[in-house]
Amino acid sequence: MPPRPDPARAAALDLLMQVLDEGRALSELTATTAKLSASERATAQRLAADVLRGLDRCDRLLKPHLRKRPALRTQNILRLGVAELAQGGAAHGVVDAAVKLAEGDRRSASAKGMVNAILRKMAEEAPATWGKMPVPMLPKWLRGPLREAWGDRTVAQMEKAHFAGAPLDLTAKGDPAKLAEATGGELLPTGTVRLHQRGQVSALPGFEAGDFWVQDAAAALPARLLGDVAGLKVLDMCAAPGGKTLQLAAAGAQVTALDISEHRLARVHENLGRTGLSAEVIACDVMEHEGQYDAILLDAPCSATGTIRRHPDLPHVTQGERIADLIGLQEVMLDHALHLLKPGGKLVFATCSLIPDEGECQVEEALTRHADLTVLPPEAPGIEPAWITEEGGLRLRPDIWAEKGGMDGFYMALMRKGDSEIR
Ligand SMILES: C[S@@+](CC[C@H](N)C(=O)[O-])C[C@H]1O[C@@H](n2cnc3c(N)ncnc32)[C@H](O)[C@@H]1O
Repeated sequence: MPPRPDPARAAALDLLMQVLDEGRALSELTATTAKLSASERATAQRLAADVLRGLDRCDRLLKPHLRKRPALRTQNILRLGVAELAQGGAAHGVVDAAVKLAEGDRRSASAKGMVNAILRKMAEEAPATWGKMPVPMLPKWLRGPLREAWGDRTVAQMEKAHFAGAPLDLTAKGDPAKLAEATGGELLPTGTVRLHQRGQVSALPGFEAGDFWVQDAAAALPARLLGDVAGLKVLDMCAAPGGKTLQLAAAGAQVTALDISEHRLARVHENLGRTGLSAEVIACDVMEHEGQYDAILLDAPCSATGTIRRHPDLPHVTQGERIADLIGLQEVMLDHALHLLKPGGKLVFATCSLIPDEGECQVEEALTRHADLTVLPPEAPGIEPAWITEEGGLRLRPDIWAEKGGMDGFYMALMRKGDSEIR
């Protein structure tokens, strides 16, 4: 029997095969790492993400050593080895683990000698060359529209931010300054606590007590734009996994958290339970939901192109084929949100997309469809004037705050229906 490969590396390989061969998103693959310990799971996810971020560099380094393209499993074993060696992994351990992975499956067993020979060479070459190689580019389907919207220089900076990955951002249930002190994090101007050392979230002080939840600095802003929501009846229209629901509930709103996905809503229940916060949770298509609300947060389904730092699989599992449908869905959801909003109520429309058709253009067009709609100035601590767009929304990109560790790409706008204001 071949020796058992290291479980974290075996799971990382399994994740890569499913992303690159089957086009499945990492977020769908929780079963692959379910039986691992928390630290093995974190290692497997980190290794797979490192390969996906640096795929282009791995392949450029491997190319001169391959006479023909090996089978995908062998190719992924080599990519895993190269990425680990480039990040300073100990040569003996990395090569040995890769050989065991090759031996452990008939699809790659015959390539074990080649894996051994190539990775031995890579042990010297990869650490010396990796940092001098070009930053991996976005795929054409996304690079084209982004260049048109933001220009070549900005797109190159976004690609740099995608390659650098993301720090761990936390939103405090209570005082963010106290959370920053307890966790040793940096308190950002917008109120997010940022940890520059990524570790096991559940091992952080205050996790069990529900003192915080994981949420990117940009993703924490849409709920803050609604201002003081204490006592208001607020609908979180697309709520799962619930980061914004928790913010609204922590701010004292009477929240209805709605989502079409029961599976994703399980995370909302889990998060509410851990933090001791409450919200009415409804599983349904928002287009079938009726009611009247003082304020609404519509964090609409979108291309998620703003989250590539955290989801490096995204450019490999889509060609942007759903974007046109998503734009249509965002438009009808925005109109339905206005139907559910009381006169004088406030609405935040948000998407974690870098594409203006899913952000700025949606709001411009909604203003032409609804004469009673006004964009209000976005006011929340830490917002910089340069982020404010022509129509009055906020445009956030991964290259913003590069020196602080960046932020996800997001668009958001605060709007009011009618002239007078509730409260
Ligand atoms: C961007 S995510 C929401 C993230 C969430 N607001 C948070 O902060 O954790 C978009 C959500 O929209 C939900 N969704 C998509 N179509 C929907 C529909 N027709 N009705 C309700 N929810 C829908 C998806 O299931 C997904 O959870």
